[in-house]
Amino acid sequence: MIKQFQPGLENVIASETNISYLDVENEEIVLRGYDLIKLAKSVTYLDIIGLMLDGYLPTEEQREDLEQELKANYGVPHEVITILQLLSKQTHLMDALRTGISALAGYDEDLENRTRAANRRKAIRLLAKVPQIVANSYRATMNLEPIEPRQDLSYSANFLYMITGQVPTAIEEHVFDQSLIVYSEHEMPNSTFTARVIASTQADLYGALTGAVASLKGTLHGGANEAVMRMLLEVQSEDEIEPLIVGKLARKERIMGFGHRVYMNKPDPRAMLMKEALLPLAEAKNELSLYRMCVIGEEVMKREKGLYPNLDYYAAPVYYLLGIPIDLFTPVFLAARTVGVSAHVIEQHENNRLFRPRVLYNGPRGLQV
Ligand SMILES: CC(=O)SCCNC(=O)CCNC(=O)[C@H](O)C(C)(C)COP(=O)(O)OP(=O)(O)OC[C@H]1O[C@@H](n2cnc3c(N)ncnc32)[C@H](O)[C@@H]1OP(=O)(O)O
Ligand SMILES: O=C([O-])CC(=O)C(=O)O
Repeated sequence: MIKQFQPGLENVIASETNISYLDVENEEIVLRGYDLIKLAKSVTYLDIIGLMLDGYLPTEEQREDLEQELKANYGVPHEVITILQLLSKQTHLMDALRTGISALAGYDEDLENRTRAANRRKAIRLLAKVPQIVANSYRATMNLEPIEPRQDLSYSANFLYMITGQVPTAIEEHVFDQSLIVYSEHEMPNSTFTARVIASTQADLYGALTGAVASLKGTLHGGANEAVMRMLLEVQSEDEIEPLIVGKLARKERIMGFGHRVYMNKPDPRAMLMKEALLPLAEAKNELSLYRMCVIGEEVMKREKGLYPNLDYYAAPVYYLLGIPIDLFTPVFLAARTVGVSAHVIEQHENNRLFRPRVLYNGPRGLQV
């Protein structure tokens, strides 16, 4: 038995995979052989769905078929929408999403079939329906009528439309699509690990994804993007961001959107791409001071702690300028990650070994009743 204990399983190899790998040394996120950042600059999220689920980038014809397949699966059972409406108005939207995905399981005819083909069909259904659950969970808390997906818009444009109620401009659609790509997959974060652990019992994709939602809610993981935006909104002007961060650090508070278990003291390439995307968006929206504030925050954290921003730091202002309500930032992250989690569950089911580690027991022995 391996007796070494590694807190937080830091640097422990938990799985073999063909899906993705963080090559920190070369600052590359490898996605089925491609560089994620190059993909984000040249393909769309639809292509990433094909790459993740089928293992290769689709041809134009295959992409069209994939789009049709997704659109044919649009629409959430009205009972599931009703469940969202019946939840307490105080429900955290990640909890609403978790509930909605869990409820969807009962409508999937392939639920107990774990073949690759059946798992792929489930993944497509989830990718078609999760954005509608995300948008309608928010609308339910706001007492707004449920919104239906639009077949005439692209996958990403429709997702953003359902959230904001407005058809996005070309630049908004492009930036949102890029954000979905950079959020789509990231090797073995806590949420993906959670999903693989669940799937390793032969549990289904819905259960595994529901577990991933619960994991992603935490502020040390996906919940950070919402926390970043709330922090940025604490200040009124560019001069206030430095004292805010320095004050928080003096009180030993963590600054959300900085640091990363794997990147450690290297930049997260995805954050840099979102920073690039933020500038033209901020210009178009006349919000350059938000961009400058973020850059100052980045410089202060580098100087004070030697820490770099992670994806959540720059995704947050991007989502804010796209008109996405802050409470939906983490649900959108999960919607984008649905494809990565699905690929991992498919892989786990295809080459399964039950996760069942051991412990280093530090408790008492020999107590008498
Ligand atoms: C897309 C994503 O999910 S990315 C992650 C999003 N989460 C966040 O942005 C939350 C803020 N960041 C963090 O809390 C951490 O950097 C984590 C959880 C992401 C990674 O943490 P770990 O690998 O466990 O690093 P650990 O917590 O051991 O931190 C190492 C040191 O850096 C410091 N540190 C790390 N991140 C931060 C931060 N954001 N703010 C201030 N200090 C930090 C810690 O205090 C610690 O310092 P010390 O050694 O002086 O005590
Ligand atoms: O990799 C991680 O631990 C967290 C992260 O950045 C992600 O899930 O995108």
